Amino acid sequence: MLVTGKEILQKAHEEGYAVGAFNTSNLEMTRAIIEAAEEEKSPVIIQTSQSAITYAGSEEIAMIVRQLAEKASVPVALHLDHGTDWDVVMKCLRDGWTSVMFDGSKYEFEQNIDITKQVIAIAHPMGVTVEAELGKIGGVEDHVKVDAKDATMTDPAEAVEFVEKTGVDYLAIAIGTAHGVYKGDPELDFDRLKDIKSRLNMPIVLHGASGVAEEDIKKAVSLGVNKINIDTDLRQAFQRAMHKVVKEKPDVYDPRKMLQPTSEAVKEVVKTKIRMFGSNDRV
Ligand SMILES: O=C(CO)COP(=O)(O)O
Ligand SMILES: O=C[C@H](O)COP(=O)(O)O
Ligand SMILES: [Zn+2]
Ligand SMILES: [Zn+2]
Repeated sequence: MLVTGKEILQKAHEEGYAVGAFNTSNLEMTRAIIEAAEEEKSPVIIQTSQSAITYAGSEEIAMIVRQLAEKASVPVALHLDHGTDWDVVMKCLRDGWTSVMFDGSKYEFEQNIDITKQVIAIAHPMGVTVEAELGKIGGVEDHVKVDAKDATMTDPAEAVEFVEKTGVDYLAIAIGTAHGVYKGDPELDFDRLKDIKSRLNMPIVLHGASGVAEEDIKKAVSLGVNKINIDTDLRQAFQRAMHKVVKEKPDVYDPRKMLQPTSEAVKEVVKTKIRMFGSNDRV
């Protein structure tokens, strides 16, 4: 069934586990993610970046995810990932997303509050719940390269003020993760996470979670992370499976036969993440 992000994340917050938010841009990835969630009896969030929407088309990708979600035996939310463009956020609200992220991390604190509030004022009456970002998450983020060293971590006191002033439903924080492929091992600031969670009684979001060690993910979940974004790990599973097909079966030219192994590979990664995050057997 299709639900809002908050329906999924509030329960995760209350019961102490995290739900995977997996990026999609087509039918195959979407189907693989939903099948994995169904097999694991887990709620799931399917998210589209702005560039995924440019690639697939807003109405087209919404139709694919919503149709599959409505038929699914588990709760599924359709979420806009890193909405930095006001018009795209508004279009997603009109086209049937059930959750949107307004990413105002490039703005000063007060301006981030201001625009986030405006998004919420429109989204909430439409029954759509909202994620915001405070601090700067490093890595490649929708055409903006944030140098990992310059990425600023979320200030716990600012987080409290931000949530009080905006009324945001779930908050993405910067605690040392980065988008894309890690060059070294990421170092997570668990004390900062603990401090933020103790001050905020709400779901917390972790971005850039691909490539983070299982024990660090589990620790982050135990300290209160409830939404975990995964994109790169799925892309790499797709890539490996695609390369294998091309190498081992160079004569196959039916796109369905070429894509089948990539879907299976993506599905396996999603299932592994679901168990790692502790959202299996929750439905
Ligand atoms: O945070 C993400 C999407 O918002 C995903 O990050 P990764 O690509 O590092 O998994
Ligand atoms: O956070 C970034 C996501 O991995 C989306 O990346 P993308 O803009 O290439 O779709
Ligand atoms: Zn951001
Ligand atoms: Zn992200």
